[in-house]
Amino acid sequence: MVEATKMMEEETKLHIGISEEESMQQLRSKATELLLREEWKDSIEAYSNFITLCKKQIFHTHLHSDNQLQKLRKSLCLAFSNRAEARSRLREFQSALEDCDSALEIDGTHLKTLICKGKILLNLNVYSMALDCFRLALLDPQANGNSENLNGYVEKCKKLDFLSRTGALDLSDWVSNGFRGKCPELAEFVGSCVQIKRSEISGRGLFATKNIDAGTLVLVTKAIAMERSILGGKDLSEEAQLVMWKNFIDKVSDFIRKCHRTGNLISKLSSGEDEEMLEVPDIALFKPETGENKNKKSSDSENEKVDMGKLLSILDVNSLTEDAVSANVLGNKSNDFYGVGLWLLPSFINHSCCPNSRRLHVGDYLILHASKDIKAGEEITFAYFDPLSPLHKRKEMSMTWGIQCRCKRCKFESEMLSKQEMKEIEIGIERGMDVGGAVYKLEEEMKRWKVRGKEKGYVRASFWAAYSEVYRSDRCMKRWGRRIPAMEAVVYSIIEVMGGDERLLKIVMEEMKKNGGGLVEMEKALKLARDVYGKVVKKQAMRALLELCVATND
Ligand SMILES: C[S@@+](CC[C@H](N)C(=O)[O-])C[C@H]1O[C@@H](n2cnc3c(N)ncnc32)[C@H](O)[C@@H]1O
Repeated sequence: MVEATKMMEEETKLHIGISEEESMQQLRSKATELLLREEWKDSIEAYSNFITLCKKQIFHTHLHSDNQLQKLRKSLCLAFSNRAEARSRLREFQSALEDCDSALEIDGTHLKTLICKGKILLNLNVYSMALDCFRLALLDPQANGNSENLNGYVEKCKKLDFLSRTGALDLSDWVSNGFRGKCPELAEFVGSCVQIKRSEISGRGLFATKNIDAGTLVLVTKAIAMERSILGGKDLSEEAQLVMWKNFIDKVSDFIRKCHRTGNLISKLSSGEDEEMLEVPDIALFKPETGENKNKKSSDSENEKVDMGKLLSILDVNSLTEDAVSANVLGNKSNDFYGVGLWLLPSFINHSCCPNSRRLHVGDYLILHASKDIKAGEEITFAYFDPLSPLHKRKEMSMTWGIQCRCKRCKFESEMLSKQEMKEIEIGIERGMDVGGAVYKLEEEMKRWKVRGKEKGYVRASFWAAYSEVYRSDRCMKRWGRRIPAMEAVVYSIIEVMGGDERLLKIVMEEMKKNGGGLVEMEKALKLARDVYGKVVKKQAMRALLELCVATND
């Protein structure tokens, strides 16, 4: 029997030609050598050639004995697995995943491939499927030597899967430790409380499907690409900005080239034109558990190509900087980093001068929480530019975003500030008039014009710079303190309309320190801090953040 097989193999060699078999062997050795040398691109090419030859040989099955066929299939499986490894090192996750699936079609329990696929799925945030891969790999007797590592992956996947399903994120330990050590492991999460809908503000927007309490986590998502630069002085030089922007565009383009699915999602983002005509995508497309989407084979037909011109407009409209008024960067503040990035789902959030959400940035992750109570059906917004600034400044800033904000506050203030008395106050402040007097006059005018409730909050937010100057100046307070409302009343009327803000929290804390505030004041400050930083930081750790907030300069 053995003799017969040998004879068949010899005969086959004659048929397929010795050179083909030799060249296959050479190719395989070359590809393996390149892989070991970590020359990923060349090794991918060598494995691709090997795979083509190997498939061709398998196709001529009638020429082979069962034994030979099995050997060929084994080689093919290993070649797919190794090409997947090389591709994943180049972060070409989609094609690497396809290679893993081809290898697993041949051998469903191939250890190396299962580990490689698990790691890729982890990178794509498909935690439960990654967990399946690592668990299956652990069953392999050969995994013994590697079991510690594999168990580590299993635990990591379990933790991230739990986080992405529940959003039970807690940054407290890291915050309490002064952000020392590794930043906590974060997972993609999209709360069941949101959906994308057509917006009255413009195009599409993110909406609450149920009531959301202030501080509640809404979503956690990793940047498609991020670029950071270290600030030299206070601002980034023009040249540094250009370099940063170029690198950022290169990173996004590279990502699109490597991942068709992401390319498709990016092509759904607004380029700032004809927003009313844009389709409203299903939020499921952005959820980590929608694994089928991430694991789907890509084909050119389903890949809507994003041309460079359109991509530049998309990035112009949707890129966010970490260091914005609506955001707090946790962890790397001391390094003076300035970061720009593209986050998919947050790109559907419109601007409001009375925003109801804020973001935290931890590494490449954006964490969004409600900065005040949001009612079911309400649109979720954050501020693209400073809502604690006067109408004319907001108008200027909105121009740079290509926006003409028509929110309730802007409409009201346009009417209110067109009154002669209001104009005089504005001009007076600009020309260095006594701010205490200006605030007094403003409050009196509001009484006269019967400005009440939220509208009072709008006006006070616009003149916040003047109010804060008065409250911080002992001299001013001595003169005007009795004639203007107490700081707390003003702060809370502003918070009512535009949610938590770090600067409002800071002045409350400063006042508390000055007056040696008690438990009640501390509870109030903690509640306000929850609106600013979200419930991902628990009470004890929040106290550390409050200290930090008071210590930082405006
Ligand atoms: C990041 S996108 C927000 C989502 C966008 N509405 C969409 O449909 O994809 C930013 C763009 O939305 C529009 N937009 C956002 N906030 C706005 C506002 N308050 N007023 C008018 N347009 C706004 C502007 O066209 C802006 O360039």
